[in-house]
Amino acid sequence: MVFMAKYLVRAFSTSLGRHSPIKTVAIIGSGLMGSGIAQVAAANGHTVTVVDQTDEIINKATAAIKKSLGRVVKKKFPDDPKAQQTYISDVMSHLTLQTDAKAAVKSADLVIEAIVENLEIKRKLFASLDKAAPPNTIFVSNTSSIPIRDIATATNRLDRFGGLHFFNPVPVMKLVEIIRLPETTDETFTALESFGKALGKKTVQCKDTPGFIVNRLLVPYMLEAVRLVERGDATPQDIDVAMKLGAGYPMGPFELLDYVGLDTTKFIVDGWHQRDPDNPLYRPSEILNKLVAENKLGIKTGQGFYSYNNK
Ligand SMILES: CCCCCCCCCCCCC[C@H](O)CC(=O)SCCNC(=O)CCNC(=O)[C@H](O)C(C)(C)COP(=O)(O)OP(=O)(O)OC[C@H]1O[C@@H](n2cnc3c(N)ncnc32)[C@H](O)[C@@H]1OP(=O)(O)O
Ligand SMILES: NC(=O)c1ccc[n+]([C@@H]2O[C@H](COP(=O)([O-])OP(=O)(O)OC[C@H]3O[C@@H](n4cnc5c(N)ncnc54)[C@H](O)[C@@H]3O)[C@@H](O)[C@H]2O)c1
Repeated sequence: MVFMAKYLVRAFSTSLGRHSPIKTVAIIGSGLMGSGIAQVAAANGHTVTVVDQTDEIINKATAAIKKSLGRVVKKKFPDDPKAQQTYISDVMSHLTLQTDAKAAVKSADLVIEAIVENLEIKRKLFASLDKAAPPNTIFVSNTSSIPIRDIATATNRLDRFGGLHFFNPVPVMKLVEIIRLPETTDETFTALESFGKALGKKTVQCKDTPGFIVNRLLVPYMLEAVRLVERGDATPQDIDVAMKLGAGYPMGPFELLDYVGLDTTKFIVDGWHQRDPDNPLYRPSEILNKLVAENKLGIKTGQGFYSYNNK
């Protein structure tokens, strides 16, 4: 009986995914998140165009996607280099990377924004995409920390606007949060839900509340970790060991900050401080500001709280 129920749930979710109305996807931003989302969307049969600012950035993103696919195929087709190569070529054939955002959105069912965590830059982008995309195209932001409404009001399509919050690394992390505005229609929400499922993710729904679900709980934890170091109570190394071995986290908070990117982290904290200036938890961090000023942004630049130059 339990087996039958599980079978039916699985069959239903798979069929939801297969009937996703979203086939063609434009992703703006090809960094950590944009490239990961693009990879997973292409691997699940979507036609994907990824946009970034320069050819140099696009080339880096292409290399990152191929590297990540290399890890996927080793698991999927162990000891079969031909099948590995065929899979990578097939996924790459669903992907185009380029620099023209307006052209990319012209035939897109869904536009996913994954650019720098800055409200004004996101609003400017969406205002221009709103004019270029067909009226039925759904827009979402992958923002970690900015209210979706603040971004969405740059457009005239609040009914076809939402948040799709993916987690890093996208090919591995199983969750997508779907953020719904009061204006987001049921049709838009259902399309986003079936898109998430088509990508093999578990979806959860949340209102447009600060941090949504995961970051509402994760950000204060990470902030407290930084405050422990600032007070001289413990080192980043010991805190990381403690949280991995004592709390079972796959990464300690400082390893995770380096993984997320300290530039993105600073944008998140500064934004929350601006929105809630009296909350002492969000006050600027000297340690973080110094690392960012020195371009020590974590794994992406080879140095953050830890050094990655020999890895
Ligand atoms: C005052 C200032 C204070 C600042 C505080 C403010 C804080 C703000 C920070 C909030 C940031 C929010 C960001 C965002 O909005 C939300 C997020 O995304 S939060 C991040 C969520 N992610 C995590 O928590 C990741 C935790 N880590 C892990 O799960 C694992 O460590 C790992 C990353 C999966 C790596 O696992 P390991 O075992 O260590 O390493 P392996 O290399 O062996 O990998 C395991 C397994 O995964 C496969 N894999 C890993 N990476 C990729 C990839 N990019 N592509 C494809 N596959 C990948 C790898 O092949 C392994 O597979 P296996 O061999 O096991 O089958
Ligand atoms: N890093 C994470 O762990 C993580 C997790 C979930 C969500 N997010 C969110 O996803 C978004 C992207 O984060 P990221 O870590 O991928 O950042 P990133 O810095 O790795 O990549 C951002 C990319 O956007 C590009 N870009 C900036 N402005 C652009 C524009 N106007 N047009 C086209 N491309 C532009 C940049 O060139 C860069 O390649 C942010 O909103 C962030 O908060 C990040």
